[in-house]
Amino acid sequence: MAPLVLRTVAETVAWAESIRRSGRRLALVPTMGYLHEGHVSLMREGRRRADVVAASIFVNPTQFGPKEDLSRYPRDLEGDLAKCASAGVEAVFAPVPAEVYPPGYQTYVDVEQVSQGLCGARRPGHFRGVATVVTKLLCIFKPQLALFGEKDYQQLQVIRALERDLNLGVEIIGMPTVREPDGLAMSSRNAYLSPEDRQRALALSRGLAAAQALYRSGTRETSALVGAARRELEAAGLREDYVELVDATSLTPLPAIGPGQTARMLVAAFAGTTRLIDNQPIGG
Ligand SMILES: Nc1ncnc2c1ncn2[C@@H]1O[C@H](COP(=O)(O)OP(=O)(O)OP(=O)(O)O)[C@@H](O)[C@H]1O
Ligand SMILES: CC(C)(CO)[C@@H](O)C(=O)[O-]
Ligand code: BAL
Repeated sequence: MAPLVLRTVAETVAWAESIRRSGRRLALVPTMGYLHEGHVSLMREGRRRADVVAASIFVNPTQFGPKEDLSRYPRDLEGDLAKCASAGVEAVFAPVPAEVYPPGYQTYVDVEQVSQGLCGARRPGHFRGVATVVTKLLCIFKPQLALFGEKDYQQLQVIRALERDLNLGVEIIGMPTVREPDGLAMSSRNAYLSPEDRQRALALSRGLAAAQALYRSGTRETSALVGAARRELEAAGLREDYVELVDATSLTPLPAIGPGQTARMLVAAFAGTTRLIDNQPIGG
């Protein structure tokens, strides 16, 4: 069935309240639209864990820097609604920016520690925008659970922190990255890639796999593990934004992987003008 399309905060609050009053568990999947199988996996898991799934489709202006791709971010509301319908989403909140940030808007959420470094350092203000809009969405829907992808790994840690620090009482579920058959992490921004850059972009997942293979062969030093990933980016002609090995929860940089340490490698690189990110655990 086609999802109910909610355009205003007031009707969304009322809809969510009616779900709560009926005693049903609500799951929320926040997105920026141009949906792909990664988004759909979150929606299906939401259906499995709750009685009702809602999604939001909102290209959030406050998380884009002045030189970033806000105006050309891909959009396809009609196609997105069809995908939501087939994933069993009951309602979609698709507001215009002035509905979320009306005149006089002045409140922002800053998650101070895990927002630093990595994408936070390269995209100043990005996580402030993400944290603000996610907090608002959780306040509007008051869902029992909300699902996010590990593809945006730092974002997931930011959201876990804001939920905990602000006592929002929402279960935050992190879901594995859905990949194309050749390993490229699905992303709405893959739509920007020329066929040549699409091919080059495979170096992100290949680099992470090379680092993991080196770990398996006994290497524990960050410089060598990061070097293995970097070599793949360079060989493919991608411009590195960062390659870092960090503690999987605090996101602090690690000089080496110690015994029992959960480490994660995060990478960001430009294929042409398109900035892509990927990450995976290193260890085990
Ligand atoms: N490949 C993926 N696998 C699993 N979840 C994903 C994947 N890609 C995105 N998500 C998750 O979907 C949610 C909405 O993300 P968003 O709409 O920004 O999509 P995106 O494909 O990440 O777009 P972008 O190109 O902006 O990175 C986020 O929680 C994000 O982590
Ligand atoms: C979580 C989110 C929907 C907030 O705008 C966005 O950052 C995204 O799509 O990952
Ligand atoms: N998927 C994360 C949203 C962004 O890059 O702005």
